[in-house]
Amino acid sequence: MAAEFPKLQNDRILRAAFGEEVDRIPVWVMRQAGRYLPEFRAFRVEHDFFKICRTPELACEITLQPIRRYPLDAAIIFSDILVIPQALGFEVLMKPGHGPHFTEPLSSIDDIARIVTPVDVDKELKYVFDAITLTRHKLEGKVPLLGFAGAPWTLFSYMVEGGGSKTMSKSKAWLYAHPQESHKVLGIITDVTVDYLIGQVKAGAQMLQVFESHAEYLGPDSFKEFALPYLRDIVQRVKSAIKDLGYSIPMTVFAKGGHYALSELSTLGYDVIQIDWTINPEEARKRVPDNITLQGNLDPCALYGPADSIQNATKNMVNKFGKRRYIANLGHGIYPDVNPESLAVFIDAVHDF
Ligand SMILES: O=C(O)CCc1c2[nH]c(c1CC(=O)O)Cc1[nH]c(c(CC(=O)O)c1CCC(=O)O)Cc1[nH]c(c(CC(=O)O)c1CCC(=O)O)Cc1[nH]c(c(CC(=O)O)c1CCC(=O)O)C2
Repeated sequence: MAAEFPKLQNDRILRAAFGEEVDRIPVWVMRQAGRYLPEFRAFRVEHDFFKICRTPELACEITLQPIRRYPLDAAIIFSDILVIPQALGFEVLMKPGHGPHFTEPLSSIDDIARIVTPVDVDKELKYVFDAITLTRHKLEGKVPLLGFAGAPWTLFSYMVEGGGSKTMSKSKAWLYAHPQESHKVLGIITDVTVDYLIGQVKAGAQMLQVFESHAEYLGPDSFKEFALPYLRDIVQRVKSAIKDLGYSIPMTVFAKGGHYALSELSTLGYDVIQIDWTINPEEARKRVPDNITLQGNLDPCALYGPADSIQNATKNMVNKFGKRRYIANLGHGIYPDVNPESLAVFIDAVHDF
């Protein structure tokens, strides 16, 4: 299948992920296609968020917007982690300024019966696969295309909370009051996620990232019981399946706020670990062995500063990570009110290093 796609001209991010030499540090930015770009906001006036995700031509266009503007080293398919709960039968709305809203979240363990399982991923999430294939062609080999999915605990918490939450107390209550049922739901999400990520690779994704965005709400013990086994299952099953299909694709894990688990995360089989800005890169490097690449971790708020402040913060960060086994990124997604010019300063500062 790979031979059908245009030849890749910039493989820096793949080389860095596999620990090979790079001529300059690769850089991309979480949420690089999004609301901080005026061209994205113009699109959103016309189109509902999930309509963009479900229409391959629109998702492709949005994915390409930051690639046209900046010398980034990767594109990431425009989508959202919440497409998996949708495939599991949940209605999820995205209201501007309010974030995700589940019309009927999991309110009691009886609701588990409502989860659609098994999911025919090739049918239900075909629109993502089509968007990936189209975008891989439209990129013309300029940079690799990244695919992604939410991790089971993070998706579980959305399915129980019904949207964002300051405490995750409803979903954490499930872990303490209904551990067996929680594992059942986490297992269902894991199975769909595995098929989904394999489907993304078959469609043309050249690297994958798994977002455990709600790791910060768990502690070491609950992370070990309710997050780690599923993150392990995902990387092992996906790697094994794609190997059989003849692919070698790097995989990244991002457990936001999960520094307490960095050592355990390093044992799972991911090639890259993304870290947020609340841990010093030197400290992260001490806990993550040298055969794993680190990605991150500029404070997204650093982009609110003037150009010289962004340059200094970036230089300071890169110095701490070093050039080997490193992919530059922010420590979380770019905020919607960041000036697009500030992102250019960040990218240039990484490349100038
Ligand atoms: O750049 C690309 O092409 C892909 C961008 C992308 C979007 N969602 C995700 C990605 C991948 C990436 O980060 O690069 C992944 C994602 N969606 C949500 C989460 C969890 C979370 O934030 O808790 C993640 C994992 C990554 C992360 O931790 O950031 C869930 C989510 N999705 C949206 C919202 C509302 C919002 O206002 O952001 C949320 C919940 C946030 C919360 O509860 O705090 C909607 C959304 N998804 C994407 C966009 C585009 C953008 O960021 O501007 C939006 C906003 C929709 C809008 O226009 O209103 C794309």
